[in-house]
Amino acid sequence: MTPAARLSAAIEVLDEVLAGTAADRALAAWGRSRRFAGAKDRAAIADLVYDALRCRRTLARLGGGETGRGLIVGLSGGQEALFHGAAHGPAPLTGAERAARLAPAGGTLPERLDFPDWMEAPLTRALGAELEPVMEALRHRAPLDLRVNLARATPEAACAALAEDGVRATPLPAEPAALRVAEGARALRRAAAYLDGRVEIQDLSSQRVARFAGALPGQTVLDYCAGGGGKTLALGMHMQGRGRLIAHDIAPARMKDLMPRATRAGLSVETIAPEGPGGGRGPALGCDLVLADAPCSGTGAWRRNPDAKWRLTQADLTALTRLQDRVLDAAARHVRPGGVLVFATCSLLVEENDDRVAAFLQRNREFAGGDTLRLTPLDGGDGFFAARLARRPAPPAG
Ligand SMILES: C[S@@+](CC[C@H](N)C(=O)[O-])C[C@H]1O[C@@H](n2cnc3c(N)ncnc32)[C@H](O)[C@@H]1O
Repeated sequence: MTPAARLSAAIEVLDEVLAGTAADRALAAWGRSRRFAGAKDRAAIADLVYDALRCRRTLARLGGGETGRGLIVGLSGGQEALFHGAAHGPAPLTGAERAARLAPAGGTLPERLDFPDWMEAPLTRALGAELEPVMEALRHRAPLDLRVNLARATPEAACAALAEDGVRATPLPAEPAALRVAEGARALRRAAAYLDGRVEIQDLSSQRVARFAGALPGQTVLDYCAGGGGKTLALGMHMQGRGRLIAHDIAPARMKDLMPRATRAGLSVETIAPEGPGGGRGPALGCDLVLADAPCSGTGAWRRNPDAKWRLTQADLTALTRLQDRVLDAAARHVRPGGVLVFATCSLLVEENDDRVAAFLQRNREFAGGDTLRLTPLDGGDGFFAARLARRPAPPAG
């Protein structure tokens, strides 16, 4: 496909997204009906779509309207020559579109920093003076980070192996196992170190949360919201393969790749049947550590999933906080006396973080609050929150 044809494709996909289809679905549907498009075309179109969504309000202003075409006109800045109307390219720019690109910048903070108006209050509550730099960071692409499986390789050896396959990565000082890919991201999935489990794709902040959880060799550890299992595997690495590592998710299909990935990483992981939205009724598992990486607004990861920032409503946020309360209570049941519950979200919002911890401690008097970890994209990875909640030891017998 020509660069101009890719722009036309992105316009089409964005129109679907603006009409309400999730971006990943709209891209997949476009790809299914255009078998002629190669992997590079699809990746380039996806980049255009996500770049446009990250800066949706700014681009709508620069492109003369909140339509697929408006966003792509805004995004393509100086590349006016691509709007030639021939060979599947988009139609030439109109006078109004040319004028829009020259209009002076300005507007409210949410307009300038590309987030919905109603989010200004909760984000200000959460971020205070960091609101502007954090929202600015969320307007840009996320880096690609890897976790070295320290049981199988040192960071230096992993970097050397990746380099042989065309992936240049460098260690990140903030986390002993973390690497950041500087070049060759598209070659990663064919690199030997990735295929044999020496490295996993995992954001720096997710790795920091897994370390913060504090799993130790020999413990019984439950990852209650395991999802794809990224943190399960990181917990297993900290356990050095010793102890009992259990994964649970209400939607077990999400864990489908966990077993092959665990095998590749040299770890053994048990999965348990889903407990349902109200938690389990069977015997509690008596774990030393339970991680509840709860469903959330994903505000800390908006640069990876910019679609989410335009979809989230106040009603969704309220529903998520109720779900987080239920997940915390259900997960807490499996913590042994003297054990630890770690609550984590990739949200920046106080409503989903500190407020949930405070409400949990009110409901569950046998737990006490402890350390917290708060990360924003200014720390280098996604925004994340984690809190350690210690269950009081059982009173001495007699
Ligand atoms: C933030 S994601 C987990 C991401 C995962 N820990 C990782 O590191 O890749 C939250 C997960 O919680 C699961 N979930 C939602 N409601 C749940 C519930 N009531 N009990 C357990 N898991 C739940 C979702 O299916 C989803 O996979």
